[in-house]
Amino acid sequence: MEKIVVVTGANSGIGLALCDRLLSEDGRLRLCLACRNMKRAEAARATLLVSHGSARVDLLHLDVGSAQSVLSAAEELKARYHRVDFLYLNAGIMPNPTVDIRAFFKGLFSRNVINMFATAEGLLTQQDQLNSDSLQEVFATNLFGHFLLIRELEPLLCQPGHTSRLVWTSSSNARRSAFSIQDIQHRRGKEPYSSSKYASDMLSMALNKHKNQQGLFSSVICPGLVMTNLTYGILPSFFWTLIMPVIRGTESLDPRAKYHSLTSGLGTNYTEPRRMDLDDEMTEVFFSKLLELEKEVRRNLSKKTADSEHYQQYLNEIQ
Ligand SMILES: NC(=O)C1=CN([C@@H]2O[C@H](COP(=O)(O)OP(=O)(O)OC[C@H]3O[C@@H](n4cnc5c(N)ncnc54)[C@H](OP(=O)(O)O)[C@@H]3O)[C@@H](O)[C@H]2O)C=CC1
Ligand SMILES: CC(C)=CCC[C@@H](C)[C@H]1CC[C@H]2C3=C(CC[C@]12C)[C@@]1(C)CCC(=O)C[C@@H]1CC3
Repeated sequence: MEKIVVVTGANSGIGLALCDRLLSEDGRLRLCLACRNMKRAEAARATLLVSHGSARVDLLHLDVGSAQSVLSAAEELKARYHRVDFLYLNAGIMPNPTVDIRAFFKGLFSRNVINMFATAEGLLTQQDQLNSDSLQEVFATNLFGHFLLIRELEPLLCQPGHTSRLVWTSSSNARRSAFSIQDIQHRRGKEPYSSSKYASDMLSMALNKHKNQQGLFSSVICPGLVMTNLTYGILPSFFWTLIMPVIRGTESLDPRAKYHSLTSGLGTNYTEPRRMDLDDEMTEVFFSKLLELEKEVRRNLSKKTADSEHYQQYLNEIQ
């Protein structure tokens, strides 16, 4: 039977490489590239078709950072497909990253050096902002938009007698200490990326608890350090070429494991499951906070729609 696979943020980097790999592994699947920029999505589709001429590759407009776009995209998916077998929650951002050079040199001569290169602990901060739904942009893009998408797609993902799988592109930068259950959007801190990735680890576990009985399974992967637009936003490409030989040697892909992609000092690639630092109680509280926030965002969206309809009506009346 044809498998339907949806990948968010599929037009570049890890998402595009993943699509290429999926098509190489299974020529019968039907792939849907869910992207915010349709020109880039077209280009990605064309690239995939060069090496997989007979592949079925659909495009879908989806801005995971906008609740309205997520709802529209989910409607479109429900109209197009009867079921989704795999949903890869891959789109992600790290806006305005800053590397703490002092911390880097301090870390270089400490016992923590390997961990520092593998996880960027203490090295990276970002500047976040509010999006059009008044949510923190990193939280909205990396986590909440995906959560809303899953909620909307439940009819396609949770079907009797059928198993579907969610796969989150998480990160070794996901850290419990960057996340606060009192501030799930990370409004106050300087590590929104790390917080959002820890939140996705927790959400994956909560979804397993709540949805496994309905045939929906979730897992998280960690691709290691990959040269993509995201990493070129941290340091320019020539810099990476210089430091990559150093980083390579230390690089870091059951519901409680994160699948780390690793490279040995000799350059051999392998994957290793590692247990995540998760707290069952906090995960449950987080899940209920997300459900509350979902209600609030839906209320705000309905209000916005009603307001613009009233305004349109008023304009019609005065004309
Ligand atoms: N590179 C790395 O070392 C690591 C990356 N990751 C994670 O991997 C994932 C992919 O990132 P990577 O490939 O590195 O970086 P890229 O910037 O190449 O890819 C990110 C993708 O997400 C898309 N995207 C961003 N914002 C939105 C949005 N609002 N709606 C829809 N799509 C969006 C981008 O689209 P557009 O082209 O339009 O910007 C792009 O296709 C991210 O979740 C990242 O956090 C995890 C660990 C390490
Ligand atoms: C000479 C100098 C200033 C070196 C700095 C190296 C750092 C920029 C990298 C060391 C570990 C890297 C890392 C990431 C970004 C770049 C580093 C901090 C990620 C945070 C990128 C995105 C991820 O999801 C995880 C990566 C972990 C390691």
